[in-house]
Amino acid sequence: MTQAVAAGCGGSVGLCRQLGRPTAPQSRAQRHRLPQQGPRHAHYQQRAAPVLAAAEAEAAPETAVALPAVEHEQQRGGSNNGTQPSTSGRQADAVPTVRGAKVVVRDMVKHFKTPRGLFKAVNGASVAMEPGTITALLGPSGSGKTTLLRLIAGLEQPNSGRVYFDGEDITEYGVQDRDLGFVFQGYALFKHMTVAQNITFGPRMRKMGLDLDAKVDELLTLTELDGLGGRYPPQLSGGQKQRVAVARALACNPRLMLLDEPFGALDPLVRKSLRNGLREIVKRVGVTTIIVTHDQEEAWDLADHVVIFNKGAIEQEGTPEEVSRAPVSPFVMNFVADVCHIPSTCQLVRKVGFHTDKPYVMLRSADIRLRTDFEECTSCAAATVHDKANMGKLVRYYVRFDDDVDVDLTVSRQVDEERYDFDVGQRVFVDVSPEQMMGFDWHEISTGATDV
Ligand SMILES: Nc1ncnc2c1ncn2[C@@H]1O[C@H](COP(=O)(O)OP(=O)(O)OP(=O)(O)O)[C@@H](O)[C@H]1O
Repeated sequence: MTQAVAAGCGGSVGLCRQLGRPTAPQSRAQRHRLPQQGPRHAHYQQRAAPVLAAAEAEAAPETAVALPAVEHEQQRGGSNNGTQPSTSGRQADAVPTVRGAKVVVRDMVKHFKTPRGLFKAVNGASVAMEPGTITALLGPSGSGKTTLLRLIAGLEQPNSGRVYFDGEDITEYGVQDRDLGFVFQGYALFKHMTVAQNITFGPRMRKMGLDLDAKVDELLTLTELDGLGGRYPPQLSGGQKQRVAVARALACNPRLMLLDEPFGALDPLVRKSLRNGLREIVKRVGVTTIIVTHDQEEAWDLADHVVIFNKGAIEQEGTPEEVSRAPVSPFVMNFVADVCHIPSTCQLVRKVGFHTDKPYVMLRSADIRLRTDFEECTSCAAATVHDKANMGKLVRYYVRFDDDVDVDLTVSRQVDEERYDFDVGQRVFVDVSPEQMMGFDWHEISTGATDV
Protein backbone atom coordinates (compact mmCIF):
# COMPACT_ATOMS: atom_id res chain seq x y z
CA MET A 1 0.00 0.00 0.00
CA THR A 2 1.27 3.44 -0.80
CA GLN A 3 1.73 5.35 2.40
CA ALA A 4 0.98 9.00 2.99
CA VAL A 5 3.93 11.20 2.06
CA ALA A 6 4.51 12.52 5.55
CA ALA A 7 6.64 9.81 7.06
CA GLY A 8 7.62 9.38 10.61
CA CYS A 9 9.49 7.02 12.77
CA GLY A 10 8.46 3.47 12.13
CA GLY A 11 7.75 4.36 8.43
CA SER A 12 8.43 1.54 6.05
CA VAL A 13 11.41 0.01 7.79
CA GLY A 14 10.78 1.03 11.38
CA LEU A 15 13.08 3.42 13.08
CA CYS A 16 13.19 1.98 16.52
CA ARG A 17 16.54 0.47 15.79
CA GLN A 18 17.16 -0.62 19.33
CA LEU A 19 14.03 -2.77 19.15
CA GLY A 20 15.20 -4.46 16.01
CA ARG A 21 11.66 -4.92 14.66
CA PRO A 22 10.21 -3.60 11.44
CA THR A 23 6.77 -2.09 11.40
CA ALA A 24 3.86 -4.06 9.95
CA PRO A 25 4.41 -5.05 6.31
CA GLN A 26 1.95 -3.52 3.86
CA SER A 27 2.46 -5.05 0.45
CA ARG A 28 0.32 -4.49 -2.65
CA ALA A 29 -2.28 -6.98 -3.74
CA GLN A 30 -1.58 -8.59 -7.07
CA ARG A 31 -4.21 -11.24 -7.39
CA HIS A 32 -7.84 -11.98 -7.78
CA ARG A 33 -9.57 -15.27 -7.62
CA LEU A 34 -12.39 -16.69 -9.66
CA PRO A 35 -15.36 -18.44 -8.09
CA GLN A 36 -14.74 -21.97 -6.99
CA GLN A 37 -15.70 -24.71 -9.42
CA GLY A 38 -18.73 -26.92 -8.89
CA PRO A 39 -22.46 -26.98 -9.60
CA ARG A 40 -22.95 -23.58 -8.02
CA HIS A 41 -20.23 -22.15 -10.25
CA ALA A 42 -22.05 -23.45 -13.32
CA HIS A 43 -25.20 -21.72 -12.12
CA TYR A 44 -23.33 -18.45 -11.69
CA GLN A 45 -21.67 -18.73 -15.07
CA GLN A 46 -25.04 -18.95 -16.70
CA ARG A 47 -26.66 -16.14 -14.74
CA ALA A 48 -23.72 -13.84 -14.37
CA ALA A 49 -22.12 -13.95 -17.77
CA PRO A 50 -21.16 -10.26 -18.03
CA VAL A 51 -19.43 -9.94 -14.69
CA LEU A 52 -17.77 -13.31 -14.89
CA ALA A 53 -16.56 -12.63 -18.41
CA ALA A 54 -15.09 -9.43 -17.03
CA ALA A 55 -13.53 -11.35 -14.16
CA GLU A 56 -12.06 -13.85 -16.55
CA ALA A 57 -10.69 -11.12 -18.79
CA GLU A 58 -9.10 -9.67 -15.70
CA ALA A 59 -7.57 -12.96 -14.69
CA ALA A 60 -6.15 -13.46 -18.19
CA PRO A 61 -6.39 -10.14 -19.98
CA GLU A 62 -4.52 -11.37 -23.03
CA THR A 63 -6.91 -14.27 -23.50
CA ALA A 64 -9.84 -13.86 -25.82
CA VAL A 65 -13.03 -14.07 -23.77
CA ALA A 66 -15.79 -16.31 -25.03
CA LEU A 67 -18.32 -13.83 -26.35
CA PRO A 68 -21.82 -14.26 -27.65
CA ALA A 69 -22.22 -14.31 -31.42
CA VAL A 70 -23.17 -10.66 -31.60
CA GLU A 71 -19.80 -9.67 -30.14
CA HIS A 72 -17.89 -11.66 -32.73
CA GLU A 73 -19.98 -10.04 -35.42
CA GLN A 74 -19.05 -6.60 -34.13
CA GLN A 75 -15.40 -7.50 -33.84
CA ARG A 76 -15.41 -8.48 -37.47
CA GLY A 77 -16.79 -5.06 -38.35
CA GLY A 78 -20.45 -6.04 -38.37
CA SER A 79 -23.39 -3.74 -37.89
CA ASN A 80 -23.36 -0.97 -35.34
CA ASN A 81 -26.21 -2.40 -33.32
CA GLY A 82 -26.19 0.67 -31.17
CA THR A 83 -22.79 0.06 -29.71
CA GLN A 84 -20.56 2.24 -31.84
CA PRO A 85 -20.06 5.81 -30.68
CA SER A 86 -23.12 7.80 -31.34
CA THR A 87 -23.01 9.96 -34.43
CA SER A 88 -26.33 11.53 -33.64
CA GLY A 89 -24.65 14.47 -31.98
CA ARG A 90 -27.09 14.05 -29.09
CA GLN A 91 -25.79 15.62 -25.93
CA ALA A 92 -25.97 13.51 -22.83
CA ASP A 93 -26.95 16.01 -20.21
CA ALA A 94 -29.01 13.59 -18.13
CA VAL A 95 -26.94 11.93 -15.43
CA PRO A 96 -28.11 8.37 -14.84
CA THR A 97 -29.22 8.28 -11.22
CA VAL A 98 -30.02 5.23 -9.18
CA ARG A 99 -30.89 4.73 -5.59
CA GLY A 100 -27.91 3.00 -4.03
CA ALA A 101 -28.72 0.10 -1.75
CA LYS A 102 -28.20 0.10 1.97
CA VAL A 103 -25.84 -2.85 2.32
CA VAL A 104 -25.65 -4.77 5.57
CA VAL A 105 -23.26 -7.65 6.19
CA ARG A 106 -23.97 -9.67 9.31
CA ASP A 107 -21.65 -12.15 11.04
CA MET A 108 -19.94 -13.14 7.80
CA VAL A 109 -17.63 -16.16 8.01
CA LYS A 110 -15.59 -17.65 5.18
CA HIS A 111 -13.14 -20.53 5.57
CA PHE A 112 -10.90 -21.83 2.82
CA LYS A 113 -9.42 -25.31 2.68
CA THR A 114 -5.64 -25.13 2.49
CA PRO A 115 -2.99 -27.86 2.70
CA ARG A 116 -2.48 -26.83 6.35
CA GLY A 117 -6.18 -27.07 7.21
CA LEU A 118 -9.02 -24.61 7.20
CA PHE A 119 -8.10 -20.95 6.97
CA LYS A 120 -10.36 -18.23 8.38
CA ALA A 121 -10.25 -15.56 5.67
CA VAL A 122 -13.29 -13.71 7.06
CA ASN A 123 -14.11 -14.35 10.65
CA GLY A 124 -17.40 -12.84 11.83
CA ALA A 125 -17.45 -9.52 9.96
CA SER A 126 -20.49 -7.26 10.42
CA VAL A 127 -20.76 -3.86 8.76
CA ALA A 128 -23.45 -1.53 7.39
CA MET A 129 -23.04 0.77 4.39
CA GLU A 130 -25.47 3.62 3.83
CA PRO A 131 -27.03 4.27 0.40
CA GLY A 132 -24.89 6.40 -1.91
CA THR A 133 -21.83 6.33 0.35
CA ILE A 134 -18.30 5.19 -0.40
CA THR A 135 -16.84 2.61 1.98
CA ALA A 136 -13.14 1.72 1.83
CA LEU A 137 -12.06 -1.70 3.07
CA LEU A 138 -8.52 -1.29 4.39
CA GLY A 139 -6.09 -3.64 6.05
CA PRO A 140 -2.83 -5.48 5.61
CA SER A 141 -2.35 -7.96 2.82
CA GLY A 142 -4.28 -11.16 3.51
CA SER A 143 -6.58 -9.60 6.10
CA GLY A 144 -9.75 -10.59 4.20
CA LYS A 145 -10.80 -7.42 2.35
CA THR A 146 -11.13 -8.96 -1.11
CA THR A 147 -12.84 -12.04 0.30
CA LEU A 148 -15.48 -9.87 1.98
CA LEU A 149 -15.97 -7.95 -1.28
CA ARG A 150 -16.44 -11.24 -3.13
CA LEU A 151 -18.89 -12.49 -0.49
CA ILE A 152 -20.95 -9.32 -0.90
CA ALA A 153 -20.81 -9.79 -4.68
CA GLY A 154 -21.89 -13.44 -4.48
CA LEU A 155 -18.61 -14.58 -6.08
CA GLU A 156 -17.96 -16.58 -2.90
CA GLN A 157 -20.50 -18.32 -0.70
CA PRO A 158 -20.15 -17.78 3.07
CA ASN A 159 -19.86 -20.59 5.60
CA SER A 160 -22.24 -18.52 7.67
CA GLY A 161 -23.54 -14.98 7.82
CA ARG A 162 -25.99 -12.97 5.72
CA VAL A 163 -25.93 -10.07 3.26
CA TYR A 164 -28.89 -7.67 3.03
CA PHE A 165 -29.63 -5.05 0.38
CA ASP A 166 -32.23 -2.54 1.59
CA GLY A 167 -33.31 -5.03 4.23
CA GLU A 168 -33.76 -7.91 1.78
CA ASP A 169 -31.70 -11.02 2.46
CA ILE A 170 -29.80 -11.59 -0.81
CA THR A 171 -27.31 -14.15 0.52
CA GLU A 172 -28.65 -16.88 -1.75
CA TYR A 173 -28.96 -14.67 -4.85
CA GLY A 174 -26.65 -15.21 -7.81
CA VAL A 175 -24.23 -12.50 -8.84
CA GLN A 176 -26.45 -11.36 -11.69
CA ASP A 177 -29.43 -10.84 -9.40
CA ARG A 178 -27.66 -8.45 -7.04
CA ASP A 179 -27.60 -5.32 -9.26
CA LEU A 180 -23.84 -4.87 -9.08
CA GLY A 181 -21.17 -3.06 -11.04
CA PHE A 182 -17.54 -4.21 -10.85
CA VAL A 183 -14.25 -2.44 -11.43
CA PHE A 184 -11.32 -4.83 -11.14
CA GLN A 185 -7.65 -4.10 -10.73
CA GLY A 186 -6.31 -4.00 -14.30
CA TYR A 187 -9.86 -2.99 -15.40
CA ALA A 188 -10.58 -6.20 -17.33
CA LEU A 189 -11.66 -4.30 -20.44
CA PHE A 190 -12.38 -6.36 -23.52
CA LYS A 191 -9.50 -5.44 -25.79
CA HIS A 192 -11.25 -6.34 -29.00
CA MET A 193 -14.27 -4.18 -28.27
CA THR A 194 -14.46 -0.44 -28.59
CA VAL A 195 -15.01 1.70 -25.55
CA ALA A 196 -18.68 1.97 -26.46
CA GLN A 197 -19.00 -1.80 -26.84
CA ASN A 198 -17.28 -2.32 -23.51
CA ILE A 199 -19.70 0.06 -21.85
CA THR A 200 -22.81 -1.53 -23.32
CA PHE A 201 -21.65 -5.11 -22.83
CA GLY A 202 -23.66 -5.58 -19.62
CA PRO A 203 -26.94 -4.03 -20.83
CA ARG A 204 -26.75 -6.08 -24.06
CA MET A 205 -26.08 -9.32 -22.22
CA ARG A 206 -28.88 -8.61 -19.81
CA LYS A 207 -31.20 -7.47 -22.59
CA MET A 208 -32.18 -4.45 -20.57
CA GLY A 209 -33.91 -2.74 -23.48
CA LEU A 210 -31.99 0.50 -22.94
CA ASP A 211 -31.31 3.07 -25.63
CA LEU A 212 -27.67 2.08 -25.96
CA ASP A 213 -26.57 5.17 -27.87
CA ALA A 214 -28.02 7.35 -25.16
CA LYS A 215 -26.46 5.20 -22.48
CA VAL A 216 -23.03 5.44 -24.07
CA ASP A 217 -23.37 9.21 -24.44
CA GLU A 218 -24.44 9.62 -20.83
CA LEU A 219 -21.62 7.55 -19.45
CA LEU A 220 -18.91 8.97 -21.71
CA THR A 221 -19.91 12.45 -20.60
CA LEU A 222 -20.10 11.43 -16.95
CA THR A 223 -16.63 9.93 -17.08
CA GLU A 224 -15.21 12.72 -19.27
CA LEU A 225 -14.49 10.39 -22.17
CA ASP A 226 -16.51 12.23 -24.81
CA GLY A 227 -15.33 11.38 -28.29
CA LEU A 228 -13.47 8.21 -27.27
CA GLY A 229 -16.33 5.72 -27.76
CA GLY A 230 -14.82 4.33 -30.96
CA ARG A 231 -11.35 3.65 -29.56
CA TYR A 232 -10.08 0.27 -28.43
CA PRO A 233 -8.59 -0.18 -24.92
CA PRO A 234 -4.98 -0.42 -26.15
CA GLN A 235 -5.45 3.07 -27.62
CA LEU A 236 -6.25 4.56 -24.19
CA SER A 237 -4.11 5.86 -21.33
CA GLY A 238 -4.25 4.09 -17.97
CA GLY A 239 -6.49 6.79 -16.53
CA GLN A 240 -8.87 6.59 -19.50
CA LYS A 241 -9.06 2.80 -19.18
CA GLN A 242 -9.95 3.20 -15.52
CA ARG A 243 -12.78 5.59 -16.42
CA VAL A 244 -14.07 3.19 -19.08
CA ALA A 245 -14.14 0.49 -16.41
CA VAL A 246 -16.19 2.78 -14.16
CA ALA A 247 -18.55 3.66 -17.05
CA ARG A 248 -18.98 -0.05 -17.81
CA ALA A 249 -19.67 -0.80 -14.16
CA LEU A 250 -22.39 1.86 -14.11
CA ALA A 251 -24.02 0.84 -17.39
CA CYS A 252 -26.56 -1.52 -15.83
CA ASN A 253 -27.62 1.09 -13.24
CA PRO A 254 -26.25 -0.96 -10.34
CA ARG A 255 -27.33 -0.35 -6.77
CA LEU A 256 -23.86 -1.28 -5.56
CA MET A 257 -20.50 -0.72 -7.25
CA LEU A 258 -17.51 -2.79 -6.13
CA LEU A 259 -13.96 -1.71 -6.89
CA ASP A 260 -10.93 -3.85 -6.11
CA GLU A 261 -7.68 -1.82 -6.16
CA PRO A 262 -9.00 0.30 -9.03
CA PHE A 263 -6.03 2.66 -9.25
CA GLY A 264 -3.33 0.04 -8.80
CA ALA A 265 -1.05 0.61 -11.76
CA LEU A 266 -1.33 4.37 -12.17
CA ASP A 267 1.10 7.07 -11.20
CA PRO A 268 0.31 9.13 -8.07
CA LEU A 269 -0.85 12.31 -9.86
CA VAL A 270 -3.23 10.38 -12.13
CA ARG A 271 -4.52 8.42 -9.13
CA LYS A 272 -5.27 11.61 -7.28
CA SER A 273 -7.19 13.16 -10.13
CA LEU A 274 -9.06 9.91 -10.85
CA ARG A 275 -10.17 9.45 -7.30
CA ASN A 276 -11.54 12.99 -7.22
CA GLY A 277 -13.39 12.16 -10.43
CA LEU A 278 -14.64 8.86 -9.05
CA ARG A 279 -15.99 10.48 -5.90
CA GLU A 280 -17.82 13.07 -7.96
CA ILE A 281 -19.32 10.39 -10.22
CA VAL A 282 -20.45 8.24 -7.30
CA LYS A 283 -22.05 11.21 -5.59
CA ARG A 284 -23.81 12.33 -8.78
CA VAL A 285 -25.09 8.88 -9.63
CA GLY A 286 -25.98 7.89 -6.07
CA VAL A 287 -24.66 4.34 -6.26
CA THR A 288 -23.44 2.77 -3.01
CA THR A 289 -19.76 2.00 -3.48
CA ILE A 290 -17.26 -0.31 -1.79
CA ILE A 291 -13.60 -0.06 -2.62
CA VAL A 292 -10.76 -2.36 -1.57
CA THR A 293 -7.50 -0.50 -1.39
CA HIS A 294 -4.04 -0.72 0.10
CA ASP A 295 -3.59 2.99 -0.23
CA GLN A 296 -4.60 4.86 2.89
CA GLU A 297 -4.30 8.25 1.28
CA GLU A 298 -6.74 6.99 -1.33
CA ALA A 299 -9.15 5.70 1.29
CA TRP A 300 -8.95 8.89 3.32
CA ASP A 301 -9.55 11.03 0.22
CA LEU A 302 -12.32 8.99 -1.30
CA ALA A 303 -14.32 7.31 1.42
CA ASP A 304 -17.14 8.43 3.68
CA HIS A 305 -16.59 5.34 5.79
CA VAL A 306 -13.47 3.26 6.35
CA VAL A 307 -13.38 -0.30 7.66
CA ILE A 308 -10.08 -1.59 9.03
CA PHE A 309 -9.52 -5.33 8.74
CA ASN A 310 -7.20 -7.44 10.85
CA LYS A 311 -6.95 -11.21 10.39
CA GLY A 312 -10.41 -11.59 8.88
CA ALA A 313 -12.18 -9.43 11.45
CA ILE A 314 -13.16 -5.77 11.51
CA GLU A 315 -10.99 -3.99 14.04
CA GLN A 316 -12.52 -0.51 13.65
CA GLU A 317 -14.87 1.40 11.38
CA GLY A 318 -15.97 5.00 11.14
CA THR A 319 -15.33 8.14 9.16
CA PRO A 320 -11.70 8.62 8.12
CA GLU A 321 -11.44 11.42 10.70
CA GLU A 322 -12.82 9.25 13.51
CA VAL A 323 -10.47 6.39 12.78
CA SER A 324 -7.37 8.51 12.44
CA ARG A 325 -8.18 10.72 15.43
CA ALA A 326 -9.13 7.95 17.81
CA PRO A 327 -7.72 4.55 16.85
CA VAL A 328 -9.22 1.93 19.16
CA SER A 329 -6.25 -0.41 19.33
CA PRO A 330 -2.49 -0.56 18.82
CA PHE A 331 -3.12 -2.45 15.59
CA VAL A 332 -5.24 0.37 14.13
CA MET A 333 -2.90 3.10 15.35
CA ASN A 334 0.06 1.26 13.89
CA PHE A 335 -1.79 0.74 10.63
CA VAL A 336 -3.23 4.20 10.05
CA ALA A 337 -0.46 6.44 11.39
CA ASP A 338 3.27 6.93 11.12
CA VAL A 339 4.33 5.79 14.54
CA CYS A 340 7.39 5.35 16.70
CA HIS A 341 7.83 2.19 18.76
CA ILE A 342 9.84 2.68 21.93
CA PRO A 343 10.41 0.58 25.07
CA SER A 344 7.99 1.43 27.88
CA THR A 345 10.93 1.68 30.28
CA CYS A 346 12.70 4.40 28.29
CA GLN A 347 13.42 7.92 29.51
CA LEU A 348 10.81 9.62 27.35
CA VAL A 349 7.96 7.45 28.65
CA ARG A 350 9.01 7.93 32.26
CA LYS A 351 9.54 11.65 31.86
CA VAL A 352 6.11 12.34 30.36
CA GLY A 353 4.49 10.16 33.06
CA PHE A 354 2.86 7.54 30.83
CA HIS A 355 2.04 4.27 32.64
CA THR A 356 1.48 0.91 30.99
CA ASP A 357 2.04 -2.73 31.84
CA LYS A 358 2.90 -3.42 28.17
CA PRO A 359 6.56 -3.72 27.15
CA TYR A 360 6.42 -1.11 24.38
CA VAL A 361 4.84 2.23 23.71
CA MET A 362 3.61 3.63 20.42
CA LEU A 363 3.31 7.30 19.61
CA ARG A 364 2.48 9.15 16.44
CA SER A 365 5.34 10.98 14.84
CA ALA A 366 2.92 13.85 14.15
CA ASP A 367 2.34 14.28 17.90
CA ILE A 368 6.03 14.92 18.68
CA ARG A 369 7.15 18.52 19.18
CA LEU A 370 10.74 19.70 19.53
CA ARG A 371 11.52 22.66 21.75
CA THR A 372 14.44 24.55 23.16
CA ASP A 373 12.59 26.34 25.97
CA PHE A 374 12.92 23.72 28.67
CA GLU A 375 11.47 26.00 31.39
CA GLU A 376 8.03 25.92 29.76
CA CYS A 377 8.09 22.16 29.31
CA THR A 378 8.66 20.42 32.60
CA SER A 379 7.73 16.95 31.32
CA CYS A 380 9.88 17.17 28.19
CA ALA A 381 12.77 14.74 27.73
CA ALA A 382 16.16 15.99 26.61
CA ALA A 383 17.61 14.54 23.41
CA THR A 384 20.09 15.26 20.65
CA VAL A 385 19.39 15.84 16.97
CA HIS A 386 21.12 12.77 15.63
CA ASP A 387 20.45 13.33 11.94
CA LYS A 388 18.41 15.52 9.65
CA ALA A 389 17.21 14.64 6.15
CA ASN A 390 16.17 17.09 3.49
CA MET A 391 13.17 15.64 1.65
CA GLY A 392 12.17 18.48 -0.64
CA LYS A 393 9.05 20.02 0.85
CA LEU A 394 9.63 18.06 4.07
CA VAL A 395 12.41 17.81 6.61
CA ARG A 396 12.90 14.73 8.76
CA TYR A 397 14.56 14.90 12.15
CA TYR A 398 16.09 11.86 13.83
CA VAL A 399 16.30 12.46 17.55
CA ARG A 400 18.19 10.32 20.07
CA PHE A 401 17.58 10.31 23.82
CA ASP A 402 20.40 9.85 26.30
CA ASP A 403 19.38 6.20 26.80
CA ASP A 404 19.95 5.59 23.05
CA VAL A 405 16.27 5.34 22.15
CA ASP A 406 15.42 7.05 18.85
CA VAL A 407 12.30 8.71 17.52
CA ASP A 408 11.86 10.63 14.33
CA LEU A 409 9.45 13.18 13.05
CA THR A 410 8.78 14.96 9.79
CA VAL A 411 7.86 18.62 9.47
CA SER A 412 7.11 20.81 6.51
CA ARG A 413 9.96 22.95 5.26
CA GLN A 414 7.97 26.02 6.27
CA VAL A 415 7.64 24.81 9.89
CA ASP A 416 11.30 23.95 9.87
CA GLU A 417 12.32 27.39 8.68
CA GLU A 418 9.96 29.23 11.02
CA ARG A 419 10.24 27.15 14.19
CA TYR A 420 12.93 24.47 14.11
CA ASP A 421 15.96 24.83 11.89
CA PHE A 422 17.97 22.65 14.30
CA ASP A 423 21.48 21.49 13.56
CA VAL A 424 22.76 17.95 13.85
CA GLY A 425 24.24 17.56 17.33
CA GLN A 426 22.02 20.27 18.86
CA ARG A 427 20.29 19.56 22.19
CA VAL A 428 16.49 19.75 22.05
CA PHE A 429 13.57 18.86 24.30
CA VAL A 430 10.98 16.39 23.08
CA ASP A 431 7.43 17.27 24.04
CA VAL A 432 4.73 14.57 23.85
CA SER A 433 1.54 14.29 25.85
CA PRO A 434 0.93 10.97 27.68
CA GLU A 435 -2.58 10.93 26.16
CA GLN A 436 -0.92 10.46 22.79
CA MET A 437 0.88 7.28 23.85
CA MET A 438 -0.42 3.70 23.66
CA GLY A 439 1.15 0.64 25.31
CA PHE A 440 1.42 -2.49 23.17
CA ASP A 441 3.08 -5.83 22.66
CA TRP A 442 4.27 -7.06 19.26
CA HIS A 443 1.64 -9.78 18.90
CA GLU A 444 -1.07 -7.06 18.99
CA ILE A 445 0.20 -5.47 15.79
CA SER A 446 1.36 -8.55 13.92
CA THR A 447 -0.57 -9.41 10.78
CA GLY A 448 -0.10 -13.17 10.63
CA ALA A 449 -2.62 -15.67 9.28
CA THR A 450 -5.28 -17.43 11.35
CA ASP A 451 -5.84 -21.17 11.01
CA VAL A 452 -9.14 -22.60 12.19
N1 LIG B 1 -9.71 -19.41 -2.72
C1 LIG B 1 -8.87 -19.36 -1.69
N2 LIG B 1 -8.31 -20.48 -1.18
C2 LIG B 1 -7.49 -20.44 -0.11
N3 LIG B 1 -7.17 -19.32 0.55
C3 LIG B 1 -7.67 -18.17 0.08
C4 LIG B 1 -8.55 -18.12 -1.05
N4 LIG B 1 -8.90 -16.84 -1.26
C5 LIG B 1 -8.27 -16.11 -0.32
N5 LIG B 1 -7.56 -16.91 0.49
C6 LIG B 1 -6.75 -16.49 1.64
O1 LIG B 1 -7.58 -15.72 2.48
C7 LIG B 1 -6.84 -14.65 3.04
C8 LIG B 1 -7.55 -13.36 2.77
O2 LIG B 1 -7.42 -13.09 1.39
P1 LIG B 1 -7.93 -11.75 0.76
O3 LIG B 1 -7.59 -11.77 -0.68
O4 LIG B 1 -9.34 -11.54 1.14
O5 LIG B 1 -7.03 -10.70 1.52
P2 LIG B 1 -6.84 -9.18 1.23
O6 LIG B 1 -6.97 -8.48 2.53
O7 LIG B 1 -7.75 -8.73 0.13
O8 LIG B 1 -5.33 -9.19 0.76
P3 LIG B 1 -4.64 -8.37 -0.38
O9 LIG B 1 -4.74 -6.96 0.07
O10 LIG B 1 -3.24 -8.89 -0.38
O11 LIG B 1 -5.40 -8.67 -1.63
C9 LIG B 1 -5.44 -14.73 2.44
O12 LIG B 1 -4.57 -15.36 3.36
C10 LIG B 1 -5.63 -15.57 1.21
O13 LIG B 1 -4.47 -16.31 0.92
